[in-house]
Amino acid sequence: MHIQHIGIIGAGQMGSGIAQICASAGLDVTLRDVSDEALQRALSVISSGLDRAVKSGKINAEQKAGIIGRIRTSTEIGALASSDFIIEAATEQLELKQRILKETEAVVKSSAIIASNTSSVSITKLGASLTSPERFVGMHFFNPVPVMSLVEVIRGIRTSDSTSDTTRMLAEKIGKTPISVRNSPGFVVNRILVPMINEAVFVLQDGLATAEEIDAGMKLGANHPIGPLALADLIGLDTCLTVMEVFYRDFNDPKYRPAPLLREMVDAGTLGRKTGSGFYQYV
Ligand SMILES: NC(=O)c1ccc[n+]([C@@H]2O[C@H](COP(=O)([O-])OP(=O)(O)OC[C@H]3O[C@@H](n4cnc5c(N)ncnc54)[C@H](O)[C@@H]3O)[C@@H](O)[C@H]2O)c1
Repeated sequence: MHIQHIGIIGAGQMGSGIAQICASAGLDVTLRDVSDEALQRALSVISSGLDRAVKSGKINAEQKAGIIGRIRTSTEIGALASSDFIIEAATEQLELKQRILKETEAVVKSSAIIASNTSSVSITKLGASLTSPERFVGMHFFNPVPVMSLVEVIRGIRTSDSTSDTTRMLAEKIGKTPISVRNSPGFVVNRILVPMINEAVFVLQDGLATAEEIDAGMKLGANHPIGPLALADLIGLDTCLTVMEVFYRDFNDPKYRPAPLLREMVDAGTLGRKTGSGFYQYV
C-alpha cells in the first residue's frame, strides 16, 4: 500500500512532533486540531525545531521551507479525506478518542489505516468504536518525537496483519524503529519503566538511600542515562501515579500498587519539573 498523505489529529506536543518527522521524510501532512491557537503553536514549535536542525547543519534553509510547505493545517475533519494513514494524537480521554475515531472513519477512504498514539487506552477497546476495526492499530511514539527512535506498533485483537505490517513500514520510513506489541496496559516500555520508577520511590520511602544515591546507583550500576527519580520528575509524578493506578486496576495485581510516598507528593502538588519541585528542586 502506497502511503503519501498523513492525517494527524491533535496538534499538541505529540501531534506537532509527528507532523515534523512525517514532513521531514517527504510525506504530505494535514494536521487537524479543534483549536486554531494549537495549530499556530504547533507550526511555530516545528519551525523552531527545524531552525535548530539548520543551525547544526543537518538540513539547509531550502529543505526547511520544503518541510514546512508539506504541512497543511485545518480545524475541519473533512480536511483528512484524502489521507492514506491517519494518526490520532488528541487529548488522552476515552470518550473523546472514540468520538474522533468514528468521525474520522466516516470521512476517510475505506483503504485508509487509522492509528492512535494513546499511552493508556486499550487499542482493542478503541478499535471497537469503528465499523472496520481490522484497519485500526496503535502507533505509540515517545516524547520528544523528533529525538526518540522507538515506535510501539500495537495490535488490538481485531487488527489485521496488513494494517500492522503497513504501520511498521511507515514507522521505518519516518526514521523510527518499530517493535510489535500485543495490546495490554502500558504496552511494553511503560509496563517496565513506570513500575521501576515506583519501586525507586518505595526504596526512598523505606529510607534505604537518598534520592541522589538511588539515582547514582541506577546510573552507575545499571548504565541508565538518568536515575529513576529524576526521570519521575521529568515525566510528572501525577502521570506516573495515573499509570500505576491503571496497572493496579486493569491487572488486578497488588504488585502494581502505587508507592504511598508517590501519592502523597502528588497530593501535595509537588509534581516534578513542571511545578518546580519533586524529588529534586528546580528553582
Ligand atoms: N506527552 C507524552 O509524553 C506522550 C507520549 C506518548 C503518547 N502520548 C499520547 O499522545 C496523545 C496526545 O498527547 P499530547 O501530550 O500531545 O497532548 P496535548 O495536550 O499536548 O495535545 C492534545 C491536542 O489535542 C487537541 N484536541 C482535543 N480535542 C480534539 C479534537 N476533537 N480534534 C482534534 N484535536 C483535538 C487539543 O486541542 C490539543 O492541541 C495522548 O493520547 C497521549 O496519551 C503522549
